[in-house]
Amino acid sequence: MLIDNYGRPWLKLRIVVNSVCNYRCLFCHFEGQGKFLSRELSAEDIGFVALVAKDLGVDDFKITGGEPLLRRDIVKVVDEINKVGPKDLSMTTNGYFLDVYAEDLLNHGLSRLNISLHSLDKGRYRFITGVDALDKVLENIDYVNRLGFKQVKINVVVLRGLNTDEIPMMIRFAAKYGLVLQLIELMPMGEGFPVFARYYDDLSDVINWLNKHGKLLGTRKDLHNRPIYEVDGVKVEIVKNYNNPSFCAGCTTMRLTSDGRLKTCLYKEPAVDLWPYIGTRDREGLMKAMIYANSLRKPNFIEGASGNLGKIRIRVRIGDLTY
Ligand SMILES: Nc1nc2c(ncn2[C@@H]2O[C@H](COP(=O)(O)OP(=O)(O)OP(=O)(O)O)[C@@H](O)[C@H]2O)c(=O)[nH]1
Ligand SMILES: C[S@@+](CC[C@H](N)C(=O)[O-])C[C@H]1O[C@@H](n2cnc3c(N)ncnc32)[C@H](O)[C@@H]1O
Ligand code: SF4
Ligand code: SF4
Repeated sequence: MLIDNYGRPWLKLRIVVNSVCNYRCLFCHFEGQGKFLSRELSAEDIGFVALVAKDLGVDDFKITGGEPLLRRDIVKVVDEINKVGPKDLSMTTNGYFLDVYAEDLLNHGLSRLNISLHSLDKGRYRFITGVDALDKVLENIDYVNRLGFKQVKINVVVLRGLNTDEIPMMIRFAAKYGLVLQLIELMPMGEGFPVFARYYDDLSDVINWLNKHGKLLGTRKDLHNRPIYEVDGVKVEIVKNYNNPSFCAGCTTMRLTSDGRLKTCLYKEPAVDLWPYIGTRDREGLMKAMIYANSLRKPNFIEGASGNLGKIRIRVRIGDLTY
């Protein structure tokens, strides 16, 4: 197992499989990678990276995007990662195409699903995601929940004045289906940056509410020291990362971008380009590049230091495009 210079093991790989999406969420951070990329790893390439990461002690893989289910070969991607024998293989999705793929994904080794569901109100859902698809996603949640995944988690990005009043309803929804609920603090990244001042909620009211109506079960030692509450039998996980040194102190992940770079932190560079070693299937070169990337890992928020969001970029919007 690799440990970085801050004593944090590298246990998990977030694999960003594409940069396209059928949604336009008003806060999307694009997993810290660009929207328009000139190259994309194949399913076999991703499997090769997973294999070498596994040799280095990483056995927990998360597939994300863009929208991963827009990749026509997504089942093959899962299959290639599953071949390396991971302890955990999960996917985060907006849920729109789960009716098409969920059963195949399960049969090829996907064990858990995180499904983003930022509101239970049709109008709000459309406003947040840009798509009128609440009913379809609710149907898909009902469907996948009966298939037998090890866990189905609902992701809610908490948005001040938009969905904070829905948390008790979300808990009732999760209770009805036996789901885990994950409440996520908005991050000032990508599209989340320009809307941060308007919609940011620091989750303190949410946490007070959880303390009053539920109980703290403990914290996730494998990932970000995230607090887990229980309310009415529902597990509620808190993802509060902004300006939170305890979150970064428990960071055990790096990100493989869809164009083959290993990003040491969601918020910022450096990233190490793995592409040359992947293309030539150079196992030793890839391993060395990963070891080097691990040596560059650094907590983004550190106790006593003011928040560091990395390089400040000026963003310009022309029509539908942001540069
Ligand atoms: N700042 C920061 N945010 C992260 C990191 N990993 C995940 N997140 C955020 O956590 C939220 C939930 O991410 P998911 O893709 O559902 O995955 P997860 O909850 O981290 O993973 P599991 O608990 O294993 O399912 C998203 O908003 C991610 O951007 C990280 O390393 N740093
Ligand atoms: C980038 S999305 C990719 C997967 C998939 N398209 C989806 O939305 O679930 C991964 C997760 O990050 C969350 N997310 C996106 N932008 C965010 C932001 N600015 N702050 C916090 N979470 C964000 C999404 O809600 C989703 O749960
Ligand atoms: S958060 Fe997910 S669903 Fe929403 S725009 Fe980003 S990638 Fe698409
Ligand atoms: S902000 Fe960077 S260092 Fe902190 S938890 Fe996220 S990826 Fe890790």
